[in-house]
Amino acid sequence: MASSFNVIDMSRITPADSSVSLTLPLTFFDLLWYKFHPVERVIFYRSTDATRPFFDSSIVPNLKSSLSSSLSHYLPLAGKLVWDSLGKKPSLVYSPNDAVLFTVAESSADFSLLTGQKRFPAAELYPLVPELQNSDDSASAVSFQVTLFPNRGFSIGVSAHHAVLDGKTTTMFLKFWADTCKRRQDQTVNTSLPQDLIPLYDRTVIKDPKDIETEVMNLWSSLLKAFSGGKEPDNPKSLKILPSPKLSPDVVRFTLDLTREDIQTLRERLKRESSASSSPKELRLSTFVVTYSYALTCIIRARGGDPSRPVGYGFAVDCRSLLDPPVPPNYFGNCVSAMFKIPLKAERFMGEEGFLIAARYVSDSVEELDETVALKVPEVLAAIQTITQELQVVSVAGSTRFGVYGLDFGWGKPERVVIVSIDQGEAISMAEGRDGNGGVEIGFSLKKHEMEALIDLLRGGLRH
Ligand SMILES: CC(C)(COP(=O)(O)OP(=O)(O)OC[C@H]1O[C@@H](n2cnc3c(N)ncnc32)[C@H](O)[C@@H]1OP(=O)(O)O)[C@@H](O)C(=O)NCCC(=O)NCCSC(=O)CC(=O)O
Repeated sequence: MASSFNVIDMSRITPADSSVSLTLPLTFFDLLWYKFHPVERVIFYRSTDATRPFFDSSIVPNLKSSLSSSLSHYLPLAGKLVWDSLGKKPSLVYSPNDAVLFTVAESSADFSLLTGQKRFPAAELYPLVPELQNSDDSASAVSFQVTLFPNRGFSIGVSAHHAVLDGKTTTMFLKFWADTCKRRQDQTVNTSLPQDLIPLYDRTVIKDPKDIETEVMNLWSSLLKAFSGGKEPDNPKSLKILPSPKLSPDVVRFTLDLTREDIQTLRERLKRESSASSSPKELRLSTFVVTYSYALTCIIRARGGDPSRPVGYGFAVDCRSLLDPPVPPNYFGNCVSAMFKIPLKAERFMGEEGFLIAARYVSDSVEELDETVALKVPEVLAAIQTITQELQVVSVAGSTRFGVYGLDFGWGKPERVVIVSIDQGEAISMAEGRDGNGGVEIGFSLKKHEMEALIDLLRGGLRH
């Protein structure tokens, strides 16, 4: 039976202390993303105390008041992207009394299904994600939604504009908000603020001596011209997000929970296969390399098809520690680029050695990382333009480093954290395992028949 969903309330939450204005010019790292679909996360909390009266009297008021307080330290999140008529790029502007949209809702969807280990229709997640306002003139930075699953728990939906925040900044804010909310409930509100979660707005830490920013903006204008059939778009300074592909109703979600032992099993297999191969080579077998290579191989095999068909991979790289001087970890904004390999032939991954070949590619890509990866931002945007329907490129959203299962707002740790927006392409999502002992969660969003083949391959490979 289809689940019911209803919006209880929508309100604007202003920063508790909102007396100053703030303008942040976008850097080339931000401009890479300014027309792309927002990043959408849903964080699920199991709570049998979550009755409607408790939700209305405790959960919602605490989330709202702690959000208002937290926004005082993250003012730009209450602001908007605007593009001044004389400006050559958009800026993030916060003015007093700007606010974020906060939606309160209730759902009869099966909480255990959405947080469990079985596949379910991706459409079940969409009502849990708040809209992120965007128009020709402006675009909001973030929006939030809390949804009650009566007597089962609740979820916090977050939509984040990727030109404003990357994953590290998004999770830094969520940790700040959760810490504020929890301290209010523990009555420890007067303890000092967590210094590592105080954002740094100093944009001069992002150096651009080669004027990459202009290259990125020129690429965007040629891309937008191509989108509007080769002629100048009606409004070249529109901040409207690019239209999303229509999602077919048979897309399903599945989350693979890899334990630390599973990852070690895969790592040992790669070591065995590498030393037995004709060209044994030392591989970088980090958790990311092992898990991403495994997912990549299984997804390509699950689609099958013509072995000579083009495939590829791409993953985001946090450049903060790669730049010289390094960008502080509490920098507010984007500081990610990407490594990618496009096109490759599917057959490379479909044979017996497919997993080893994938691990070699990804290991080499990570080994190549240095500060020049930041200079490749225009190449990343150019590569994204070449991705066509028939090219299967597996990208990654999220990271095993963000500590999302530490987001305790005072009602315990999350039951599940889902990145909904991976369904906008061939992306997978990654997060550290919920139990915190070295496991990894990988989220998938695929058509039903492909998902069935994928799940068999993922589980089969662990019994190898
Ligand atoms: C390029 C990489 C994926 C490569 O990762 P690797 O793990 O292979 O290599 P590495 O040198 O980073 O790490 C080697 C070992 O050190 C550990 N390590 C290194 N730095 C770490 C850190 N800051 N926190 C925790 N662990 C760290 C790794 O876990 C690993 O150990 P072990 O192997 O034991 O684990 C990574 O460097 C990286 O940049 N990750 C973050 C990517 C990112 O920001 N994605 C989000 C994009 S924005 C987005 O997607 C939107 C959103 O999320 O909202």
